[in-house]
Amino acid sequence: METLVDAPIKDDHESPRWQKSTVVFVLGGPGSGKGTQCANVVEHFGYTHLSAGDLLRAEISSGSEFGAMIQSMIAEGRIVPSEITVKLLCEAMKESGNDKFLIDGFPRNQENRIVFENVAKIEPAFVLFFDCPEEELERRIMNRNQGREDDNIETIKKRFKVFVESTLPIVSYYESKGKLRKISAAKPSAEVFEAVKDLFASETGEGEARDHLNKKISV
Ligand SMILES: Nc1ncnc2c1ncn2[C@@H]1O[C@H](COP(=O)(O)OP(=O)(O)O)[C@@H](O)[C@H]1O
Ligand SMILES: Nc1ccn([C@@H]2O[C@H](COP(=O)(O)OP(=O)(O)O)[C@@H](O)[C@H]2O)c(=O)n1
Ligand SMILES: [Mg+2]
Repeated sequence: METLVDAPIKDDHESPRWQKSTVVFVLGGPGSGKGTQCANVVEHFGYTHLSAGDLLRAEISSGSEFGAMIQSMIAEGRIVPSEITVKLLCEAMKESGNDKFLIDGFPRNQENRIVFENVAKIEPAFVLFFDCPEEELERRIMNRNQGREDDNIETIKKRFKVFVESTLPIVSYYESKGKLRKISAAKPSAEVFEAVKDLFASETGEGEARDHLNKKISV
């Protein structure tokens, strides 16, 4: 029989623990360095990195009933229906046990944003935007070498168009709400991270990076 000791911790409030998390959305054109910089933030600030694109690719590999549809949409550079992506993100948040998340490559359009708001009921603390000229994005993607089906010149052009038409309006939306933090991403990766690090230190409290590192050293 379940005793009080091993019973799951009950939440006194209405929303479960994961819905009280801190969320930072990470946006930028394809190839702007979202994944690269998120890995650095995880290391220094203890966030959990959730890439919407990685979750969708994992869903294809898992043999999901939606796999074929997701695969064909990614191959065309189109945005997968938000119900699927939001479900994958919320499940990953629940499973992680962490309470701070970098959500990379999301929201990519207004539908993504609205469905997330309605389902997760979480507003981002702020939105990081990596700004980079298209020629540089194209160069980086063509050199990425991760074997991605959508990293070819024809699909890249389609992804740029989707970025301008669907994602830039989201960037403007968060700018109008005072939530946008824009960082120039055209510099070498280490220099971009200096700006990212300063931003996270000032947004989340000066000592947080140091505290996280101390915790890692002491265990
Ligand atoms: N600041 C940078 N300068 C040059 N190359 C970079 C930089 N940041 C990332 N890259 C490289 O560019 C490619 C795209 O980076 P990635 O982090 O996958 O971007 P995104 O997730 O935004 O598509 C990768 O091969 C990565 O190693
Ligand atoms: N919110 C999202 C994120 C990605 N995707 C799909 O996944 C593809 C790859 O996204 P990604 O974030 O991994 O790509 P990069 O910007 O990292 O190059 C996109 O072009 C979309 O087809 C989506 O439909 N919805
Ligand atoms: Mg990425």
